[in-house]
Amino acid sequence: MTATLLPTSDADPFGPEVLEDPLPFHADLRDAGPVVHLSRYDVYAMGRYEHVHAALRDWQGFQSGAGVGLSNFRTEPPWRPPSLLLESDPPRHDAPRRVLAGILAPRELRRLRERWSAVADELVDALLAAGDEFDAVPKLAEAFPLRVFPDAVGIPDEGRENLLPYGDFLFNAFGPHNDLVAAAAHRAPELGAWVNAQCARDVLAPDGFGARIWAAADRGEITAEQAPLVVRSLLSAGVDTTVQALATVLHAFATHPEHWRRLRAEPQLARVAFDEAIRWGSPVQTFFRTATTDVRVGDAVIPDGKKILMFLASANHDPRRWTDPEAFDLSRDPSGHLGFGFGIHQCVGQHVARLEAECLLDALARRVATIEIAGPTRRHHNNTMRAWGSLPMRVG
Ligand code: HEM
Ligand SMILES: O=C(O)c1ccc(-c2ccccn2)cc1
Repeated sequence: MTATLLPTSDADPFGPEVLEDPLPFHADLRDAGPVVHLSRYDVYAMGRYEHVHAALRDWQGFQSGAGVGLSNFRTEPPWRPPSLLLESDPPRHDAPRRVLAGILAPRELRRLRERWSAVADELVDALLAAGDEFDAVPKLAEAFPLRVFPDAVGIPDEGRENLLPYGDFLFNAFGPHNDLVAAAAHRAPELGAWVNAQCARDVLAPDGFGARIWAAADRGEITAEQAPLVVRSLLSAGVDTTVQALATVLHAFATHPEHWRRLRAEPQLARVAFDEAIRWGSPVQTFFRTATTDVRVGDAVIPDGKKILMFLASANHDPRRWTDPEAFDLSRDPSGHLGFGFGIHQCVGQHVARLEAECLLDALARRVATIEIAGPTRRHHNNTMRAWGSLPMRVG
């Protein structure tokens, strides 16, 4: 059988044009076929739901252990010790995952709901007391996670301003070494050192997620050497992601007033609204896998060792899977979206993110009848995240 020529493109998915507005690139990618070779980086891109979903399920064929960024750990030293969850394959992945899944399970989070709701109420009350116009990115999307999550992990107060820059650098570092990475590379060693220092047993508060990870090590579920790296996973993955997911859902409601009215009438819709916003906006746009053999996708073959770039955001807008994918629609059932990934690495912190969203949306919906965009919005470019830099908002 003649090998069909793989569609190829010299587009730059990490360049400013695509980072500013990825939707046209995603449409072209889906239309070109199941797999497109991106010649600029010699990687293989997938944009259709069927193939991204299948690759995420096939952790043997598409491994995480060589890194989930462009850099291939088989040939290049990682910039930080690899994550025992994100950048590990079974069996190494299994115990750390089991420990974190137990600590972050919905039933374990119930004890946090009352406190997080109270913090959300207090934050929104103080914000509204100061006026009816504000930038929702610093004042809500960043402020709320930074008020509740570091305390939930149990890290000291000192230095928490390092969390967002660390996450921004980490998510940029999954992409190519472009201007976004170069601009912050000088801070990486200091940010990495600070984050590592927060994972030591003796700095962590006795009742937080961090202490529970160390307690799992005491029980022999993971080793004492692994414990700090598992704590690091929370600090790496648990802040920027929720900040940008909250910004995304606030932007969604501010641009769909009919949905805000519906949420106020039916507060239980907050949960599905958050997942629909994650499908619609996909704060985490992409990440990679590495082929462990010559792997066949459609009638293409991806050679062993090559990187596969998975466009979650494109799969979440694939018309082969979703009706009217570009609509933010509260009546849609968003389950099955790939915004939290899929398979053995699917986001272990998704329930934490959902609880944060419920608390914040509930506090806001009970207090304001309308929210709308009150000025020019600005994107914050990142190689992995679709992020808002500024969302001027007016409430009524
Ligand atoms: C809305 C916010 C969030 C989004 C959109 C998100 C997205 C994702 C995605 C797409 C993955 C899969 C990565 C892969 O397959 O390679 C993932 C994995 C992960 N997430 Fe989240 N995440 C969010 C919040 C969180 C939070 C709050 C935490 C911690 C409390 C967290 C911790 C993790 C960890 C540890 C992994 C690795 C899981 C594994 O490899 O087994 N995430 N996340
Ligand atoms: O275990 C860690 O350190 C870690 C876990 C997850 C992520 C991540 C990567 C891509 C998309 C969403 N989350 C980053 C870091």
